[in-house]
Amino acid sequence: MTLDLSAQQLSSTLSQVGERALLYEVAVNPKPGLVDPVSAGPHPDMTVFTFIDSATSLREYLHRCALAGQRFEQTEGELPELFGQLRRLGQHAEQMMFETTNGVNTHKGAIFSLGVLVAATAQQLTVNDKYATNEVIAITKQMLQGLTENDFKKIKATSPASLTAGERQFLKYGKAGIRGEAEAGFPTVVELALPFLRQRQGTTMERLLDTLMRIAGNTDDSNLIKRAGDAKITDWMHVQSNHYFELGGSRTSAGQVFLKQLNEIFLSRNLSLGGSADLLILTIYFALLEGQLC
Ligand SMILES: CC(C)(COP(=O)(O)OP(=O)(O)OC[C@H]1O[C@@H](n2cnc3c(N)ncnc32)[C@H](O[C@H]2O[C@H](COP(=O)(O)OP(=O)(O)OP(=O)(O)O)[C@@H](O)[C@H]2O)[C@@H]1O)[C@@H](O)C(=O)NCCC(=O)NCCS
Ligand SMILES: Nc1ncnc2[nH]cnc12
Repeated sequence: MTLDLSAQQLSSTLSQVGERALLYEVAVNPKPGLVDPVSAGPHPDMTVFTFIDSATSLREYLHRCALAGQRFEQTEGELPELFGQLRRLGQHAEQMMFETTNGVNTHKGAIFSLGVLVAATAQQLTVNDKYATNEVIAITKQMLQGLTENDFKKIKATSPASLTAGERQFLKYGKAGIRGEAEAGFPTVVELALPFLRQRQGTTMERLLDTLMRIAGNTDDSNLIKRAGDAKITDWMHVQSNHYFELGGSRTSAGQVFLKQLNEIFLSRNLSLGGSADLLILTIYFALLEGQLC
């Protein structure tokens, strides 16, 4: 995709790319522990249609994030103010998502992460008319400086019952979760998953399945830890991912059989890879911007 856009087109194009990334991710199958068009995995309250409804309900939100990024006038040290604007937009988008899905959490993680990246991309393309992923990440890091410290210092005053899974895991294991990943400039996405996807051969489906398994094998998915109730599940997941690649990944019939077996295990143990799915969405977003996918 060539990003040679007028100021007017920029926000619509970026929100469309964000929406496409959400839709591509749910279309990928067979995904272990996640909703896809063939199986809802361990998510009895969702189907692929819930995700389509949720993704399309976020179009307006992503457009607003892009506009915020495009209009923000950068002077040194002020990018965290842009994040303040995004958080307010994000809180509203979360409400819209829950209204659309009748209270089911489809895209809470993506509202946060994709909103930030869409705004950072709009800002990057306003400052420099040639698209560059590394510049988007540099803006993201400046925007999110202090996020982990600021968010987690507030939780001491929060009653234990109202802590989120991410907050509980920070207190119990010291894991900074999606906030840490975001503040560091999404290294799992830009240093691991995106380079992997760029060089991976095969159909779009095969490349995206392999990218998901690569992510799941190299991240602390707080959704997986929450469902398992034990952070050691991460080591188990990393072993599964290594085995999958030893079998040759999605292009081999052994790899395909293994994915289906893994889905059965996820189903029987009620495990989910929601955090890895979010990171796949972000990887797809960058790959679309770079013209690496159809
Ligand atoms: C900073 C926020 C993301 C808030 O974080 P919060 O503390 O509220 O929640 P976390 O538990 O830390 O995680 C939030 C979602 O982030 C996704 N996620 C988790 N780990 C990772 C990871 N390593 N990489 C990427 N993304 C990650 C995850 O979303 C996915 O899982 C969802 C299902 O989760 P959940 O409902 O908790 O679990 P289930 O077991 O499936 O549900 P039950 O059946 O048990 O009910 C699914 O949607 C995936 O998307 C986490 O959900 C940010 O939200 C924030 O700042 N919020 C405040 C409001 C705001 O400002 N929002 C917009 C900001 S722009
Ligand atoms: N396909 C999917 N299934 C379950 N949770 C998700 N979060 C993001 N994408 C998801």
